[in-house]
Amino acid sequence: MSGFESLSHGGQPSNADAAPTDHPVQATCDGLTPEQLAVVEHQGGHARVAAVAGAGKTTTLVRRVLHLLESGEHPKRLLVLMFNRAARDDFRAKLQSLAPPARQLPDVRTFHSIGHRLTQSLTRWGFLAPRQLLQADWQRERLLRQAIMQALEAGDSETRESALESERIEAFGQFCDLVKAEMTSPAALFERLEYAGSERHFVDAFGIVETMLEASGSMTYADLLCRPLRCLEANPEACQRVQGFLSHVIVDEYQDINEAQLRLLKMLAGSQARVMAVGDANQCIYEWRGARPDAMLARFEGLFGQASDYPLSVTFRHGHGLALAANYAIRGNRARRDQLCLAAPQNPVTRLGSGTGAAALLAALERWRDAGRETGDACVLVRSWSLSVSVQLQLLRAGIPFRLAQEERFVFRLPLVQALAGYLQLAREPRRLQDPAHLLLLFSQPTTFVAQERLKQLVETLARTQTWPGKDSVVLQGLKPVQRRNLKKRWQLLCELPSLAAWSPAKLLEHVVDAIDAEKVLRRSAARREKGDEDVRLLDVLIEQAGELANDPEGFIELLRNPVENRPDGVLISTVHGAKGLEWPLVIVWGLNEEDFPHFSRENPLSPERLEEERRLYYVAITRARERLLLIQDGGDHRPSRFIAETSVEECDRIAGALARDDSASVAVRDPRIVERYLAAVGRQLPLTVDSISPAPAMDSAWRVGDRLRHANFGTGEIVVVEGDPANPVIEVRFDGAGRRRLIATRAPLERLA
Ligand SMILES: Nc1ncnc2c1ncn2[C@@H]1O[C@H](COP(=O)(O)OP(=O)(O)OP(=O)(O)O)[C@@H](O)[C@H]1O
Repeated sequence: MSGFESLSHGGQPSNADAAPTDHPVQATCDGLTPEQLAVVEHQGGHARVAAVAGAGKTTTLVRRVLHLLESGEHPKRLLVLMFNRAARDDFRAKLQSLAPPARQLPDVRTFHSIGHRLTQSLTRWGFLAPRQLLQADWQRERLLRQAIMQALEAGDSETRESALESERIEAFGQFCDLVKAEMTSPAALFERLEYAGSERHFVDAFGIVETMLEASGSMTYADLLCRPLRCLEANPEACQRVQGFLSHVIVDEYQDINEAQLRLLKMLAGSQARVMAVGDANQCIYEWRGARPDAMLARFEGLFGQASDYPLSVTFRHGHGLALAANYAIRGNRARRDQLCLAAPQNPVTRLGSGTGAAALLAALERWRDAGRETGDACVLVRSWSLSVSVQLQLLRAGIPFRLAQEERFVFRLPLVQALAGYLQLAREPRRLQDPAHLLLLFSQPTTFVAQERLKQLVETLARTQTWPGKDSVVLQGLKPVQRRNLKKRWQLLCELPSLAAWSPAKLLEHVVDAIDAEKVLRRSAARREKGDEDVRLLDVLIEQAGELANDPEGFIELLRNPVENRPDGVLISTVHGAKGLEWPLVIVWGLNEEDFPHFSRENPLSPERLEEERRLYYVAITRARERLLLIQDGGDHRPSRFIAETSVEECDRIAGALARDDSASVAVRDPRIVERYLAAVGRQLPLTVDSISPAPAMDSAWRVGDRLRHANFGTGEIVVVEGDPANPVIEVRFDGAGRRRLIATRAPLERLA
């Protein structure tokens, strides 16, 4: 899609077109905004509702259901589909509380529960063979394990054993689910997601899982959708039996539904039911689970035909400052609607700021506490868990209590961190060379690609003898030469460490990482590129943190090993994915640096589509805040994220301040078009001038990944990375004859090639 797509398809006008007197933020007499009321009273065919974050979707949809019932629709002809159980329970509870007593209510379900019911019906009617659902995790894991063993039967035992490590089994389980969610073939998915060559067995193992499920008459959760769907798509007779009962289907969080869910919805709706799809294409962040921002856009009409479009533009979560910042933040994306997010007048004032490093993080939390606010009302959001390690260590050092959205992500529970702490400890306590458990940890992390059983035998011997075994030793038998070499190298490093005890922890860690080629090993052992990136970033974060505690190596080791627990009153640390649908009075987004957020690396460059995906994730992150939002970059060598400049928080804060004071003084803004549109939509006025000192950042770099070019000295090549300020980007080019080079695009002697 190119350019912004207009909202008007015969439905209600978008806020861009709204007459100045018809402000979307005005409440009608029954407490709904005019936009919400339009959704409630929608008549006619299909509808798409584009709701900004915090738009009161549940309130609106509950009122829509009640309106349909009052208009005489039978509850059995209505179906409401929610994304997960929590949302379903929330919706049911609100519906029950607002419905007149004894009113029969429609079905509110998740996609999985609909799939379950369809499976039961199709089985009863003889279209599907009966199967038992594998409910327990261990049942599923056993199945995956057996399939991997069978797929790798002909290979060597080391390969098999490492393929059976829990992380890799989990990756295989996700692969199987995704094949079914995307309704694709295992080979096509493997290619599309660029799995590592070491996971090539996934494709065959998928087939084995399917055969085993069939032979044992069992199925997984993913089958609850894809089995009935396949059956209905192949059997017109079965289809006839399930269609025609529904007149309305309402689907929430539509932007995150996958291909199987989309097609199942199409089947259920048939040609009679009117579909109301509610969601926000800007918050589509589950592409790795098969969701596509396009589902709310062109794909909807492709599947269902014409639809009326309704905006829900008013947020009840935060103030004008953040609403403006959100509009600035997302405007660089092309795959979206032209829709502004507007703050309701009664919302809290939201203060915005940006800062650098741990000092900014700790100062913000201290100010929050000094103002008498609870730390439990604060949330630190990170793009990936590896970035949470520096936050955890900083909070531990400052004595600020915290809790993690996933407890297994505590620093002291991460095997790689524990191993690195173990290397440091060995340098200080040479007697640990005689401790088999300690040696096993250091031989396992980062992996030496040798089975645990073999390693156990080897470390027992090493701990006892303290010398590398002779080449005929039983503990080395059966190992490939490369494995022997790697193990011996690791042992030599361990023996060397005590002599380096005087080195600083950061220098020592850098030495360990170099000596075992940790970056390469971590990337090689990861099933997906993202996992490799994440592990490598974790190494960086730890070395940076070690640098900060240069004078206190003991303190650093202790910090890494500190067995902390979730403190219910503590600051929450979560990934942005985990924060979806939630909100907090104080939100701090940590790690806003190029490469971290937006995330990219040499191995995983940022295509225009991936940049838009990252920007949506950033949009979700900032729109979680109610009263205060703080954007933090690391400082040091890391360049600040382009998203910080794109968001213009200081300017948005100034405008919000002027609106709160009802000022008549003019405000300098970078892009008056957005601000003027915003003010008109909320029915406010403010004299604006153009900020000529810091003009709006260019949203779109003229250089794109994949472009071919010629350099006066290096010859022809292809751009693999574009980063930094879009007006003056740094590009990385893979030259056909001169390798990879980083260049400042505007200064290098470059010529574009067609
Ligand atoms: N028209 C309105 N006027 C005032 N407050 C409203 C209105 N509509 C919704 N709200 C408030 O907004 C908050 C969020 O509403 P609700 O629970 O319906 O939304 P949600 O579905 O959880 O949020 P989201 O839109 O982010 O998915 C609630 O406190 C609700 O009372």
